[in-house]
Amino acid sequence: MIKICVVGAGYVGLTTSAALAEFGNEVQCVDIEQSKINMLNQGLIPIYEPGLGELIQKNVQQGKLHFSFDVKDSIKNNSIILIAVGTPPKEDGSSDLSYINNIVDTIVSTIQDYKIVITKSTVPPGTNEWIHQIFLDMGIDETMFDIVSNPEFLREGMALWDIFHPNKIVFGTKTNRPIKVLKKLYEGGRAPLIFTSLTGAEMIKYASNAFLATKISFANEIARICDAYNVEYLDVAKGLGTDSRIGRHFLNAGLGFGGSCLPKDLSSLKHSALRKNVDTKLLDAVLEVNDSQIELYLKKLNTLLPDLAGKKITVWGVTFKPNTDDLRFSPSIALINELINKGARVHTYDPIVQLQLPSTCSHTDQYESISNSDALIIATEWEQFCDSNWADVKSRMSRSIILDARNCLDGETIRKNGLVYLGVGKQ
Ligand SMILES: NC(=O)C1=CN([C@@H]2O[C@H](COP(=O)(O)OP(=O)(O)OC[C@H]3O[C@@H](n4cnc5c(N)ncnc54)[C@H](O)[C@@H]3O)[C@@H](O)[C@H]2O)C=CC1
Ligand SMILES: O=C(O)[C@H]1O[C@H](OP(=O)(O)OP(=O)(O)OC[C@H]2O[C@@H](n3ccc(=O)[nH]c3=O)[C@H](O)[C@@H]2O)[C@H](O)[C@@H](O)[C@@H]1O
Repeated sequence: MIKICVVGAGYVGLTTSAALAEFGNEVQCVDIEQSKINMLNQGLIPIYEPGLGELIQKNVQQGKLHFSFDVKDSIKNNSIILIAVGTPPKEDGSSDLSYINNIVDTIVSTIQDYKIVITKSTVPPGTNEWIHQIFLDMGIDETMFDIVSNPEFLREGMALWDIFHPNKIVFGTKTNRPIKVLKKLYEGGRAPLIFTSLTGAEMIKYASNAFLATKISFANEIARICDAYNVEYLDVAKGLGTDSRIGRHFLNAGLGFGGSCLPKDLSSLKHSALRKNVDTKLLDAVLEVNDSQIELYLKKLNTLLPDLAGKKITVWGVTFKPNTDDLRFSPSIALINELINKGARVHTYDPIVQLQLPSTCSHTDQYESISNSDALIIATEWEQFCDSNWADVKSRMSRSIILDARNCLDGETIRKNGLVYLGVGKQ
């Protein structure tokens, strides 16, 4: 049984800890936020992720998973340290590496025996080489440590599926020394293992997220053209997706991509490129298309409601996508803020989150949220929204406009119930 310390009890730290314990390792997950650790030690999970609570509980009961806020002690007592702290965006778009710096300082000041330090956080190209150099600069002999870059590819809301059925496990190393242990660590993972340099692994992570974002902006641009020619975008996506060279994944058009990773990783990659004087025309265009999706949908709404001032608009879904409680960089919130700017009275409903935003009214009942509304906007594609009782919706609204900003409704069904359906590239 390999003993491992996972630093950070956020999305990635918790799911990775649970998975590594499930693979048969003994995991201690640590966080500086004592309240998080207290919750976890009481059997409560600080994030919403389907199935995660049960997996954590099972492994805690089997004695393979522990939680602590004594970071230094855990680092001392484990020879493998996996870093899963946040790398949020700075105002200029580059990555804020202060959490990484802090934990590296802690490791360097604590190290007494051989450690494998694995960076799972998403960090800009060159960061793991820099961590390696810090160890050397602090006088730590090369025989005492190995730095490994092991980026994570899970999606929120699908984290357990992704972590148990990964498309790939990527390891960037400087020497072959840690490879045997790394293979053992993920023995239960059954995925292609890709070995490369430290910076190579960092680039695989950024290139993956940039490609996914590119597919989404491509889909959104094609959907705009479809809209202009009255073509059903979903037929086009189906036609594209059956070509295995293209694939159907990440071709869903709508409000655009949000969340804590695609926007920040794209900006960070752009920043890294610029630092080396590399032009990023494609990445710039991907961001530009994404940034204009909210305006596009508002223009659509304006075709039936030219003046939003004083109108009651209900938004269903406030998180950045379904099956999560994560509000970070949510396109829905950006849309809500725009609606408020235009003087609309905004009401919201979300299956998980009670939105606390000034000038909005959050409801606990999906149908109550639309009473006397002029328009309803579907901002995330929760299954329960797609299966709504549209006759009930019609009877409660004052005007009958449904703006499907995630292409998840059947326009025909909406119309049959006496409502007006609006979409981009969708009839
Ligand atoms: N959220 C996601 O779905 C994915 C995130 N990533 C990357 O993984 C990294 C972590 O992301 P999240 O889990 O979303 O972040 P998060 O912000 O949810 O969690 C980070 C945790 O680290 C803790 N922390 C910070 N400094 C610490 C220290 N010195 N000692 C102990 N704990 C410390 C924080 O208190 C926090 O609980 C980021 O680089 C992100 O880009 C990669 C793939 C998926
Ligand atoms: O680095 C990360 O943190 C992660 O970022 C994304 O995962 P995540 O942000 O959880 O969510 P996605 O499912 O990728 O969705 C991101 C955004 O794109 C939007 N999206 C997604 C797919 C699509 O076809 N169209 C579309 O607009 C979603 O609504 C959401 O706002 C990647 O999918 C993960 O592989 C990666 O590990």
